[in-house]
Amino acid sequence: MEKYPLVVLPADDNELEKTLAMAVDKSIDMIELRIDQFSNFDIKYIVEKAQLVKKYDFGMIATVRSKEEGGTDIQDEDRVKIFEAVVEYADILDIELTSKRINHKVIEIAKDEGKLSLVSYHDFEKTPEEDEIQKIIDDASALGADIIKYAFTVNSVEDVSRLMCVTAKNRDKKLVAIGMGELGRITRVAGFFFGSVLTYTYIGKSFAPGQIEAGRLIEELKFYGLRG
Ligand SMILES: O=C1C[C@@](O)(C(=O)O)C[C@@H](O)[C@@H]1O
Repeated sequence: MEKYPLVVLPADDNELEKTLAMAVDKSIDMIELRIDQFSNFDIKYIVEKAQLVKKYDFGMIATVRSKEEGGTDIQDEDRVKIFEAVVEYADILDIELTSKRINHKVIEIAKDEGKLSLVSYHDFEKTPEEDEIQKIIDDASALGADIIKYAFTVNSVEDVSRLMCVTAKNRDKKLVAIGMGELGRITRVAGFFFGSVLTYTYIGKSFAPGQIEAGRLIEELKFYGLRG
C-alpha cells in the first residue's frame, strides 16, 4: 500500500471478469468493489466476486455505500455482515463518517484483520467551507481512520482552491481529496501534489461525475511525473 499515487477502478458485478481483464491492460492498481451497486446481495455471491478480484491480483477496496451518500438502501446490520465476509480479500474497507451506527464496527473489523480503514464523506451538492472540511477530517481521524476521503461537488474555482489548500494543511494524514464534477476534474490529478494518496477512474462506465477515463488518467499521471 506504499506505492502512492494509487489508481483505483470502481467496479460492480456487471461483467466483472471482463472489467478486470481490461483493468490489467490499463495499469490499474486497485479495484474498488462497489458492492452497493451489485445485482445480488447474497453473501456467497459477493464473496465469489471478491475472490475474482484477488484472482486477478488487484488490491481491493470494499465499499457498501450508504443510500444517504449515493449508494443503496441496505440495512446497517447487513452491511456489517458483508464487510465481515469480504475483509479477508480486501486491503481497505470504506465506510462513511455519517454511518454513525456502524463505522466504528467496520473500522474494528478492518483493524482486527490487519487491513486499512478508509472513512469517507461525500457532498454531491457543494464544497463545504474550510472549517467544515477540517471538522470532517478531524472527526474521521478521531474515529481512528487510516485513510480519510472527502468527495465534494465543486461549483467554482474557489471551491477547487479551498479543497486543495485544506488538504495541503493536513499532510500529516493519509487523505483522498476529490472534487466531483467537470470543474473538479483537475483535482483527480493535481490532488496528488496536495497530499491525496489515490484517485478513482473509470473504464466504460463512470461511477461519479468528473472521473477521468483510465487510459487518459495514466497518461496524465506520467506527464506530470506521478507515474513511471
Ligand atoms: O468515494 C468515491 C469517489 C467517487 O465518488 C469519485 O468521485 O470518483 C467514486 C466512488 O466509487 C468512490 O467510493
